[in-house]
Amino acid sequence: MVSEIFDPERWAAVDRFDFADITYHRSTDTGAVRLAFDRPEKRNAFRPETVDELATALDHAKRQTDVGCVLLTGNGPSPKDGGWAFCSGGDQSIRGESGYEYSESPRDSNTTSGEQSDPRDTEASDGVEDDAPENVGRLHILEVQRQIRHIPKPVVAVVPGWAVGGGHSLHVVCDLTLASEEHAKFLQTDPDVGSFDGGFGSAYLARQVGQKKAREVFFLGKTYDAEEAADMGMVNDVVAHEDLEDTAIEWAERMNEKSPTAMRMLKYAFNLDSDGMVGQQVFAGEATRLAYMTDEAQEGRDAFNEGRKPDFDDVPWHY
Ligand SMILES: CC(C)(COP(=O)(O)OP(=O)(O)OC[C@H]1O[C@@H](n2cnc3c(N)ncnc32)[C@H](O)[C@@H]1OP(=O)(O)O)[C@@H](O)C(=O)NCCC(=O)NCCSC(=O)CCC(=O)c1ccccc1C(=O)O
Repeated sequence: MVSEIFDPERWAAVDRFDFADITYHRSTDTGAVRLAFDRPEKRNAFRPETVDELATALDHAKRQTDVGCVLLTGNGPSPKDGGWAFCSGGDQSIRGESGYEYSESPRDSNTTSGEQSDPRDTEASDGVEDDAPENVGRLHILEVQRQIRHIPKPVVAVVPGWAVGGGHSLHVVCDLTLASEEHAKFLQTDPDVGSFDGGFGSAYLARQVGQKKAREVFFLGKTYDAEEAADMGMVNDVVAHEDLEDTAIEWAERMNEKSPTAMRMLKYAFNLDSDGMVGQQVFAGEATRLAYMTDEAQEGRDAFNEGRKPDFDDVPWHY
């Protein structure tokens, strides 16, 4: 069983990867993938291996041009006590002095060769010696946050239980959040364990719920149920637990009916004012891609390749 509320009729496993800490499925109904934390006995806490697998799956999902939506969730319930979780953040039991430690040398979770680069190298390099990663604590969930921000399609946090610490930050960074009425609970414990997400987890949360509420979330560490989180503005909708995943697929189907280009540009437009120059770069990069598709840009390319001056005489100065 993948998860008690997972419908095996609606998903096919993406079996090209050898994942241990997450599951990865492709919808049989619509262009959507389902990535799920699969450590329910630990409330789906992530360790470095989990983060590597998430990064690999997100990078793969990004490249699927027939996939318009990513659902990020947590499998459950825990076989130990029946508890549900989206994700409870960094696994505190393997936290070392400088970050979260690999249990052994990182496995290469990508079983294919050639096509895909190591996603740990695709975002801002941290200078860590890759030949000895087991010696260095990792905080690379932040790279996954940036992947979620930059993947050119909506990512929905589908929250069946606890979203805590770094798991709370992940739901914050997702484009939409759908929560289980009965079991979803939202809690920030970062400052209880000496951690602080000073980026999206706090500052972007403040844009969603306002400064006073965001400070309350971190400074008082209250637990909010799904309805309270929706009232605050950090959850889009609350549905019965048994309907959670079907509703998530409905959302994916709905989004997949829309123009992919419009959806991509909207996502990057929404990101722009909180992503600064990087947001501008990502948005502008997509604008450049669209411009490349025009006759005008192709005339510029052809003129250079043919060693002549470009002829833009027939190109209108649109207004
Ligand atoms: C999640 C709880 C509130 C759930 O409480 P409850 O339902 O009562 O269950 P428990 O009995 O407590 O837990 C069941 C079982 O799971 C184990 N467990 C739960 N969470 C973790 C965890 N995070 N790490 C390891 N193990 C966990 C627990 O020990 C139990 O095991 P048994 O063997 O059955 O006893 C509650 O469990 C809880 O509060 N958990 C801790 C939450 C937490 O503090 N998370 C870490 C926050 S810090 C963080 O996530 C940093 C992330 C990061 O990398 C980062 C770095 C730099 C900048 C930003 C970030 C970022 O935040 O992203």
